Amino acid sequence: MNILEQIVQHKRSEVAQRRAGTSARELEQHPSFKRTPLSARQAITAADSTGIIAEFKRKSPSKGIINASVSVAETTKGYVQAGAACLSVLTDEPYFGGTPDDLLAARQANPATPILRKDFIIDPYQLLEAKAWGADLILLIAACLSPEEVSSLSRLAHDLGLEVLLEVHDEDELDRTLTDTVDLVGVNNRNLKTFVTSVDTSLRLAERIPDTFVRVTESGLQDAATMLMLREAGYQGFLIGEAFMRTPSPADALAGLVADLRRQTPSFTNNHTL
Ligand SMILES: O=C(O)c1ccccc1NCC(=O)[C@H](O)[C@H](O)COP(=O)(O)O
Repeated sequence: MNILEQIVQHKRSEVAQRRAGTSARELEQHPSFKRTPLSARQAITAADSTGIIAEFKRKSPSKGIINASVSVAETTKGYVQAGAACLSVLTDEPYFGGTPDDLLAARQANPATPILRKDFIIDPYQLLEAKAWGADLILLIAACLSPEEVSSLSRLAHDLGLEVLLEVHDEDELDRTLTDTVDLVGVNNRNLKTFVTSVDTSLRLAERIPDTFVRVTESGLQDAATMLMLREAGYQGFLIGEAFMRTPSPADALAGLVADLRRQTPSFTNNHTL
């Protein structure tokens, strides 16, 4: 079993347990359920956007503990002040050290910034959770879903007002699952068998993703030159976690990267006020 299969196996029992503890009806009564979600698509493609989706990630299967000491509210607020277009908050506990409370805290601290619920979505119940916890955007990972599941989950997400980021690792996953009910397509540069990241994956797949979708490149990103090369290839969104979180001040690390981007291409964020 690869790591994704292990995570998904665990997720099935976790979802069953959660559903037994909190009914769908109770989730629908949560105050956040009435909130109108923000558009990540708009935030990432705005003329003055850095396109950076800054991730709050305490640990990972590939790296173990990355940062167990920083606060989610302070870090995500700092990310936004430093120029993040969007936030990504892990809610998976066993493998990534995230919690629903992290998402709720990030929401409260950042009322005007779109937030991705970063988790392994396999069940419609998790979309109700995402909405109740204040997410604007959900992730669907092609490697663990059938094309029918991608379609039905993305339609339900839209019914709830949530946008959908479909994540693929290769041509086969993209061709098999891409549907016009997703909003953004993320290419994950991390090979889940070896954990090695290579931006060649994003470069290879860029042209295969129609222009109607916002292209997002994910994992292993850490320098301005690589991001500019990926932007030239058609990527507007950049999902970055570890490069920020492994430092004592993740927001300062993001600010440094934005400064490098501006130095190398003044037009990258030319209207962005830091
Ligand atoms: O990060 C991992 O080790 C990992 C392992 C198995 C499945 C998913 C994994 N990561 C999820 C992600 O997509 C990343 O957190 C995200 O793209 C940010 O990547 P990075 O900038 O390399 O932290």
